[in-house]
Amino acid sequence: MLTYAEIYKQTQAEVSLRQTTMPLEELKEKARKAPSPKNGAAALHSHPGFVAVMGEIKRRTPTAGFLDPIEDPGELAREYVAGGSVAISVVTETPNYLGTLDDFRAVRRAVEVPLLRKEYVVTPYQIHESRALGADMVLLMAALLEPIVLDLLVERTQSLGMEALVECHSRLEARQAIQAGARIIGINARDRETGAVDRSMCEQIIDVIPPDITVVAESGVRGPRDVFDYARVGADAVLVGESLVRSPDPRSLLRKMTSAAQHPALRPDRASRYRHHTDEKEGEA
Ligand SMILES: O=C(O)c1ccccc1NCC(=O)[C@H](O)[C@H](O)COP(=O)(O)O
Repeated sequence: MLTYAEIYKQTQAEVSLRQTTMPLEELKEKARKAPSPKNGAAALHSHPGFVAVMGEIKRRTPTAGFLDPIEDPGELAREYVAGGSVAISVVTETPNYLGTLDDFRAVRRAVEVPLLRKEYVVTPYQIHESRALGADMVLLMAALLEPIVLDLLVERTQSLGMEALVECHSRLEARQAIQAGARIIGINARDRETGAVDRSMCEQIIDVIPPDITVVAESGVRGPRDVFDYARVGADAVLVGESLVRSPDPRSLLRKMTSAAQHPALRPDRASRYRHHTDEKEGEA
């Protein structure tokens, strides 16, 4: 797997190439003409006290390899919505996930729910590009970006009416996301370097995040039980990719997940979990 520094460099080179065919000013004009963004944070927070499910569309992953050809991403997106997915994450990154900008366009045409563009975003160009595609949310990875760049990209995303979903893997990164003004924070259970999943990550981090910020638990959700467990620790939403893409019937798997997500035994109270960590050392991860 590439290091963050390599991803950063590679993405910048790809973006520079795209910029030669679509200059930034032209892209900004397209973004201005795109339909208004939908409220992704509200959708992900639409089951207060319970948990919402966001399905992800991707053909491949670095850890599992090839998953499915997904010949019609729009049709898969319709299945997700029919199963209760409140929003959809569309991976557009090509080298590792075999996603494309055309996948995003196809999903945008097919469904009305808010869409997250999932990509290694490192420059403002990609934010305008996301808006021009009709995105409502953009993924930003705290581990990939210097805090000052993260601040700038969150600001740019929100100034275009979208939400940034800032992904973190530690308490320190969660605090950087809060500092940057993120209104949606993703806690990713998967270690990017080893691919190993630690589902306790959400519980380890969530208490540093104020309850008015939407928390999305990401990665390794295999079925309704995992959704229930993430709901129990206070996540507002879960992001589910691989198990849905591999499923012969994603609609019915999603229905099972969404009903587990609204189990009557669930009433987690984020407000009482949240602690102001003024006593924590700055360097703590
Ligand atoms: O999915 C991977 O193999 C992967 C490997 C290394 C870094 C990141 C990776 N995935 C990124 C993600 O955020 C997941 O696509 C997302 O959380 C959904 O997870 P899953 O349901 O396990 O597909």
